[in-house]
Amino acid sequence: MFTIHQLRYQDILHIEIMEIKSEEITCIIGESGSGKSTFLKLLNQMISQDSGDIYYKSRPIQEYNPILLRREVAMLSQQPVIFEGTMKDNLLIGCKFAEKSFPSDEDITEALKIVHLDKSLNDDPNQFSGGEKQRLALARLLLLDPPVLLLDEPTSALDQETEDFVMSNVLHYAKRRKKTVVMVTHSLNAAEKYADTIIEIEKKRIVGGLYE
Ligand SMILES: Nc1ncnc2c1ncn2[C@@H]1O[C@H](COP(=O)(O)OP(=O)(O)OP(=O)(O)O)[C@@H](O)[C@H]1O
Repeated sequence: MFTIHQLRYQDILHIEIMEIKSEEITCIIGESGSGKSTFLKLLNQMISQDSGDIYYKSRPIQEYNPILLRREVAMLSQQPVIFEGTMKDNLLIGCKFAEKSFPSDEDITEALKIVHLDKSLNDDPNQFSGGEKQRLALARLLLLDPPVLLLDEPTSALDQETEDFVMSNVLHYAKRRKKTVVMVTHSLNAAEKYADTIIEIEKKRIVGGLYE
C-alpha cells in the first residue's frame, strides 16, 4: 500500500526503505521523540518529505489531491479533536467534512460498542473525560470507514483493561473490514499481540521493517 525509499524529513526522520502492506496491521514503536507521529503525518501528507519517495498504491504520494488522499488515509491524532455540539454532532461531522452520506443509527451504535463508549447521543462531549473524548474521536473515524487508518496512540488515555478491550475490538473490526492500519503504540505487548508487522524507529532512523 505504501512504499518508502530514501526519505528524509528535516533531521527528524530518515527512512532507507520500507513497505507497508495492504490489509495488514503495522505497529510503529520507538522512544518518545523518535519521530513516530511525524511518520504518520508523512503518510497522509499533513507534512511533506524534504527528499525521497513515498508511493501510495504505486503512485507518488504528492500526485494525489491532499484532501482526497486524507479521506482515504485518515488519521486519528494523539489529542482528540472535539467540536461544539452533542456527541451525535461530533460523530457525524467527519462524514459531513468528507461529503459522505451519514451512517445509520445501527452503524453509530456499533461504532460506540466497538470503542466501549456508553454515553447518550445528546451528551455534550466537551464535558467528557480525556479517555471518553479519545474514544469518541475513534468512533468518528470508524464511521468514516476509510480504507487506511493511521492511529496515533489511540488508547493512551485509557486504563489498562479498557485499553486492551478497545484495542482488541478496533483491530478485529479492521481485520474483518480488510482495512490497512498503521498504529503508533507505546505498548510492545500490544504490538506483539496484534501487529502483522512491527517497525521500530531507532534514533530517528528506520533501516527496514524489523520483524514480522
Ligand atoms: N513541526 C515540528 N517542527 C520541528 N520539530 C518538530 C515538529 N514536530 C515534531 N518535531 C520534533 O521531531 C521529533 C519527533 O517528534 P514526534 O512527535 O514525531 O515524536 P514521537 O515519536 O511521536 O514522540 P512521542 O512518543 O513523545 O509522541 C521531536 O524531537 C519533536 O520535537
